[in-house]
Amino acid sequence: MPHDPAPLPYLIIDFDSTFTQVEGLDELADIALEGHPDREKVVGAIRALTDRGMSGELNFSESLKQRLALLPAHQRHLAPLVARLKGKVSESIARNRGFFEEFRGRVYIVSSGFREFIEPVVAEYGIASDFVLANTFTYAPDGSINGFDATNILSRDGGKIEQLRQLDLLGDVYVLGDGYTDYQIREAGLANRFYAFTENVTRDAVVARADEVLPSFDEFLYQNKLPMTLSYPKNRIKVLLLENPDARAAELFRQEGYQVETITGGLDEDELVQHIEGVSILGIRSKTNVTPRVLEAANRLIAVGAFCIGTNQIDLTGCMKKGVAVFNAPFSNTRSVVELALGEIIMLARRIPDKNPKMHRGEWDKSASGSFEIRGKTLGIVGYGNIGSQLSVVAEAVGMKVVYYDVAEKLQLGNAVKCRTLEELLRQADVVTLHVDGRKENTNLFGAAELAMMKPGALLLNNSRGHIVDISALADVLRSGHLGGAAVDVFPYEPKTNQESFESELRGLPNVLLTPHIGGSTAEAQRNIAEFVPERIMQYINSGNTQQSVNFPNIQLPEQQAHRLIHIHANVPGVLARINNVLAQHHVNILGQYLKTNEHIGYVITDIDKQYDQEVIGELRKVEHTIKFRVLY
Ligand SMILES: NC(=O)c1ccc[n+]([C@@H]2O[C@H](COP(=O)([O-])OP(=O)(O)OC[C@H]3O[C@@H](n4cnc5c(N)ncnc54)[C@H](O)[C@@H]3O)[C@@H](O)[C@H]2O)c1
Ligand SMILES: O=C(O)CC[C@@H](O)C(=O)O
Repeated sequence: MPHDPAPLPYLIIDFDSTFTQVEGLDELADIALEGHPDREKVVGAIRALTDRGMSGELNFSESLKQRLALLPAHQRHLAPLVARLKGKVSESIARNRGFFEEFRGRVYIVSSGFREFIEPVVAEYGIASDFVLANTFTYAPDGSINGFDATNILSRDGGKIEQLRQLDLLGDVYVLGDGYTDYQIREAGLANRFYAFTENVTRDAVVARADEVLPSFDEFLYQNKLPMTLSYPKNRIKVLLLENPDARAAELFRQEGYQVETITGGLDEDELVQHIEGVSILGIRSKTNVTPRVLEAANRLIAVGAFCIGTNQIDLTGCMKKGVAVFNAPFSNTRSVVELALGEIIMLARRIPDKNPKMHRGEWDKSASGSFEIRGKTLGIVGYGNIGSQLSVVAEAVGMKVVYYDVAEKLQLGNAVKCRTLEELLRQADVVTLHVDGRKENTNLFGAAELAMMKPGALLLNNSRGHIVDISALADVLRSGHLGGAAVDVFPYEPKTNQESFESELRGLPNVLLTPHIGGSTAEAQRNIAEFVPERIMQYINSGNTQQSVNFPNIQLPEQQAHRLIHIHANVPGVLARINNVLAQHHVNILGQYLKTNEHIGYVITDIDKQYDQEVIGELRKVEHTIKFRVLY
C-alpha cells in the first residue's frame, strides 16, 4: 500500500523471543540432544539459565558461558535449527514481512544470540548481514561447538550498550525486545524509547521499565502510523465473555491475540450498558439480553456470540442495523437436550421426582401406582427442528410412537406422524415435549386452554424457553391432577447467578422435575460451543465470512492475494454502484466481489488489487448509507 514514507526511527530488534517466538540456544539444545536420555533435563537447565539471564537475575556473560557448557551441539545441527526457527518467526513479525522489506536499512537485529542462525532467518525479511549484530560460535576441529568468540562485544556484560555506542546512529532510535539487556540500551541513553515485546514472553521486570508494552508488532506499527498488514492490531480488540462459557472460548480468543475479560454470571441491562463501551466482541448465553439500549452504548461492537442455540435474548434486527453480526452454536448442544428429555420422560413415567425425596427422608413407598412403561406410548413433539427431530429418532428407538407438530414443513423422520394442528397432537399424546424456538409470538403458547386439551394423566416437558408456558396455568393442572407430571428446565425468570435463589409456583408440586436450565450443560456440549462460536467470529473478523451468522446475509469468498474490503450498508438501491464508482474513479482493479442483501442490510465483500490509494478508503467510508466499513488485509 503506498504511503507517505515519513523517516522511520532506527529500530533495534532483539532476535530470541522477539523476532522469533523461541530462544535459539534452547532450540539448538533440543535438536542436539534428540534421542538422548537426559534431553529434557539438559534442555530444562539451559532454559532456566536463559530465563535468569533475560530477566536480569544472572549477568549475561555468565548465563551464556554456563549454557554453552551444557550444550553438546555440532555444526551439523545448525541447518535443522535454522529451518525450525524460520517456522517460528513471531506471528505479528511474519505477517508484516512487507514492512521489513520496505524499510531495509533502518532495522537492526542486535542480539546476544548467534549470527550462524540469526542471519539466514532474518535474510528472508530483507535484513542484510551488515544489519545483524550478534555473537559467533567457536568450533573444535571435529565441528562440535565448543564456545563463543570472546572478542565479540556482544558476548560481554553490557555488550548491547557498547554495540549501540559503536553503531553511533544519527536520529531517533527505538528498541524492541523481551529482555533486560534490551531495556539497558534505553537506560544508557542510547535509545529514545524501549518497547517491551510481550507476544511470546512477558517478563515483569522488563515490562515495568518499558516506555510501551507491545503485545504484537502490529501495535508498534499502529502506534507509529507505519504501514501494516492488518487494518487494526488484534490486541486492541476487546472481548467480553459473560455467563461462564467453557474456558476454551477465552483461550481461543487469547490465542488470536485479543484482550479477554470474563464475568461469571449474566449482566442486567444497566450493568451491560456500563460494560459494553470499547467491547468489540460480546459473548453471552441465554440470560443476558442485548437490547436497543445496550446497542446504543456499544461504540465498538463488531460481533455478538451466543454461546448457546437460542438467540431470542438478542435484538437481532437492532444488531443488523448497527452492522453487528451475531453467531450462535445451532447444534452443539442438541444431543445433550435430547438425552435429558429422554431421561425425563422415563423419570416422570416412574414418578421418580416423588419417590427420590421420600427415600432421602427415609420413607419406603414401594408401589406401581401411576407408573408406566414408555414403550408403546405416544410422544407428541411440538417444534420439529434440530432437537425435536433428533428426539423423534431416539424415542422411536426405545419403542415410543411419535407424532409431531411444527409451524414449518419438516422432513418426517422414521415413522413419526405429522399433526396438522396442535390440538390434534395434544388429544393423542401421552407425553408432550416442547422444542419450539423462543420467538416472541410463542409467549404462553401453552396456556390453560392447551393444557386442558392434554390427555388426563399426560406428562409435559419444557426444555425450550421459559416464556413458552404459562407457569400458573401449569401449576393449576398439576395441582388438580389433570396432568400426571412435568419436567421444566427453563423459566420466565431465571436467576442471574448461582448465588440468587430460585422462586417458582412449581416448587413442591407432585411429580415435577425442576432443573436449572441445564439442557445443554454437558462437558461435550460446552466444549463444542466454546470452539464453534469463537471460530465463526474469528473467521468473520479475519476474512469477512458470515457463514452461519443468524442475522447477516451469509457470504463466503475464498481468500486471495488482494486487499479485502467489507462494506455493510442499508439495503437501498444503488449503493453497490456507488462503491464501484469510487473504485473506478481511482483506477482500482476489482479482483472479486460479492453482494448479498436481506430485508435491512447489504453486505458486500470486495477484493481489490494490492496497489491502491489511501484516499479510496476515505471515500468508501463516506458512501451514503454506509453502516460499517472495514479493510481486512
Ligand atoms: N434447555 C436448554 O438448555 C436448551 C438447550 C438448547 C436449546 N434450547 C431451546 O430449545 C429450542 C429448540 O431448539 P432447536 O435447536 O431444536 O431449534 P430449531 O430452530 O432447530 O427448531 C425449532 C422448531 O420450532 C418450530 N416452531 C416455532 N414455533 C412453533 C410453534 N408455535 N409451533 C410449532 N412449531 C414451532 C420451528 O419451525 C422449528 O422447526 C429453542 O427454544 C432453544 O432455545 C434449550
Ligand atoms: O447455556 C445456556 O445458557 C442456554 C442453553 C440453551 O438454552 C440454548 O439455547 O442453547
